[in-house]
Amino acid sequence: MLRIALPNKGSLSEAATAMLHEAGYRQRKDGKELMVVDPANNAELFYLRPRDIATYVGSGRLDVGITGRDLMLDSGASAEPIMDLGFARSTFRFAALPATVEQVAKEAGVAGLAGLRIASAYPGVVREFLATAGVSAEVVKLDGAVEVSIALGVADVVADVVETGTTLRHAGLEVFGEPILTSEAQLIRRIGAEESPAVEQFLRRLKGVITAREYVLMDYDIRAENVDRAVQVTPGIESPTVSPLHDKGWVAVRSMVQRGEAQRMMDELWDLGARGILVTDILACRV
Ligand SMILES: Nc1ncnc2c1ncn2[C@@H]1O[C@H](COP(=O)(O)OP(=O)(O)OP(=O)(O)O)[C@@H](O)[C@H]1O
Ligand SMILES: O=P(O)(O)OC[C@H]1O[C@H](OP(=O)(O)OP(=O)(O)O)[C@H](O)[C@@H]1O
Ligand SMILES: [Mg+2]
Repeated sequence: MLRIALPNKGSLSEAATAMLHEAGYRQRKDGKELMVVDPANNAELFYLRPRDIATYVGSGRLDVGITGRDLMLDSGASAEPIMDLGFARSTFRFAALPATVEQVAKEAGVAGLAGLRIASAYPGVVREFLATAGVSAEVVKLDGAVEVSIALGVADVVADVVETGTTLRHAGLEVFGEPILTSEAQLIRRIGAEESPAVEQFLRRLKGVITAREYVLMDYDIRAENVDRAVQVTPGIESPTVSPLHDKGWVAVRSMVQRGEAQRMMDELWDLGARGILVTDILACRV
């Protein structure tokens, strides 16, 4: 039985749940259910707080989990990523009022943080950064809405998740310094976990979901003498399928192409004389 940890709320939850659904796993009936048994897939799904997932997986009690790279690093759990999942992409950055940013910048980069109060919901990541930089500062641990902490007087600097930067801008804060880290949702497992066919199979399923989202199937008919030029436009992942048509001068081509490239390719194929060009979604795949 593969034991899978999934985020039960927050930014990661919806996308992780959608991914599992597309990979053929049972859905929970409501947001309160914490455990779902899925006998058809020989799996148990545990819906846990995103912050706790690396702890459970690192303990070895659960085999794999979906969480943010930043959350995993912050937990200090003995867990490692085995696959990037491509959602919840963010950076983790310092920010402060413009006057503080100016003052910090005067002190040659991060050394200017010395003695300041840094508020964050990721104290583990911040402490590790400060230790590596050899800077001594106070870390104020908050649960969220960190951007308000400076106005409320409990911190001089924040270290927070940044996607568009809107949250920090609205709070009148400016980012400074290089990003402390970049993050995205990842599939994680315990460091040193033994190879497991069930985990390998789960990985293939998730890869299948990502590929099925990224690619479409393109079918078209083209005169046989133009097929070589056409398959240069649609080389596919391995090699396109070329089948004879009843009309001897023509062939049918089928190829997987990147969704974002499909319209450009259709225009190029049209110019090469291709007709009956069809694009269809891929529901699931193993490539
Ligand atoms: N606006 C965002 N854009 C992209 N990723 C984000 C965003 N906010 C949070 N994340 C990512 O989501 C994960 C945090 O999820 P978590 O559920 O703990 O926080 P949250 O979505 O802010 O929920 P909460 O309301 O409980 O704070 C982290 O990996 C973080 O990098
Ligand atoms: O750069 P942006 O696009 O504005 O996104 C980043 C913000 O989104 C998240 O906040 P959330 O709304 O989850 O609230 P929280 O601070 O309570 O976690 C995160 O903690 C940042 O504050
Ligand atoms: Mg949040």
